[in-house]
Amino acid sequence: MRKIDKSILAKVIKPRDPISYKGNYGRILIIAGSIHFGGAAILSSSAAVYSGAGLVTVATTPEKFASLNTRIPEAMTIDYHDQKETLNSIKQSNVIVIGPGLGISELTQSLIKSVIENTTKNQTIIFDASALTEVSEENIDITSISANVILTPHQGEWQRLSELEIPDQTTDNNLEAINKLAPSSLLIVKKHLSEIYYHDNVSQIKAGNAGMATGGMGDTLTGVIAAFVGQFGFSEETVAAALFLHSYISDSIYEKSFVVLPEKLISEIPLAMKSIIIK
Ligand SMILES: NC(=O)C1=CN([C@@H]2O[C@H](COP(=O)(O)OP(=O)(O)OC[C@H]3O[C@@H](n4cnc5c(N)ncnc54)[C@H](OP(=O)(O)O)[C@@H]3O)[C@@H](O)[C@H]2O)[C@@H](O)CC1
Ligand SMILES: Nc1ncnc2c1ncn2[C@@H]1O[C@H](COP(=O)(O)OP(=O)(O)O)[C@@H](O)[C@H]1O
Ligand SMILES: [Mg+2]
Repeated sequence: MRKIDKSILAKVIKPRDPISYKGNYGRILIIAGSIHFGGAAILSSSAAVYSGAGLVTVATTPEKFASLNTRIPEAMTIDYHDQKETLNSIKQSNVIVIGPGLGISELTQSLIKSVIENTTKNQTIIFDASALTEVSEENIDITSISANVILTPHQGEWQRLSELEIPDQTTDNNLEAINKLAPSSLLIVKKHLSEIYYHDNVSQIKAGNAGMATGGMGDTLTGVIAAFVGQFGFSEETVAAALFLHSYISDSIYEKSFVVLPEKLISEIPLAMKSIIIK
């Protein structure tokens, strides 16, 4: 199993071209949040903005517009009940995150299907949280999606998708399961020392800590990954760098803090990214 260490960051995070504009750094759509899970949309979109995404739009329920605009004014909001507007945003985005805080509902299922049917090979979809749960519970076919696909289950979500009990989630079993479920996708199994499975490659990050075991930490990761793909393009290296940075910053917080709050992690992303290119 290949180990991912800090060197991945300098490979991916590059200085910006002075002659550039926000369109160069990715149009991200985050389909997230619901009446009981507003924070997931805030954390995912905040992480995307703070990780350098050019433009971030959140498709969510209108009850959450005010809190979103207050917490992350850089992000725009659309109503995911409005099919036309949501479809338009899906087609215009480079990266689409679907799932954090969405909840289990017919709406979630229809949003998943709309994203699958209306994306092309030049786009990337990140399935997380409720979207992963719906994929497993509704047997939604994700084997041949035109877009790049990234799945980010924790071990419980992966158990639902792979039908592998957590103790049986060995690298061989995980590889077999992902090659059956979605062969060309990139799988992250989130755990202590999270693993990446992509085209038969298996790698593991050498960072992360138990202070990260708090609600919202995975929602946050989706935003970091989305922003990295939006800026640096879809590749195993780009995703590995996002995954590593998320834990790397958490480790530095954990040196002095009993828990790693997602908002604290997010606030430290811009300086951490800058420190990689000024070394
Ligand atoms: N502020 C917000 O808006 C937040 C919104 N959130 C949103 O909540 C939605 C549900 O996401 P979720 O992960 O909380 O619940 P779910 O998918 O039902 O899985 C839990 C089940 O799996 C099991 N389990 C086994 N291993 C596990 C593991 N390693 N990690 C976790 N669970 C593990 C676990 O076992 P148990 O704990 O019961 O022993 C339990 O039975 C989703 O949309 C998410 O975005 C959250 O992000 C929080 C902050
Ligand atoms: N003990 C741990 N050691 C390292 N990383 C952890 C630990 N516990 C949780 N994490 C990380 O925290 C995140 C939790 O993701 P997830 O359960 O989806 O959170 P949420 O859905 O509440 O946002 C994952 O990235 C996981 O790797
Ligand atoms: Mg999660």
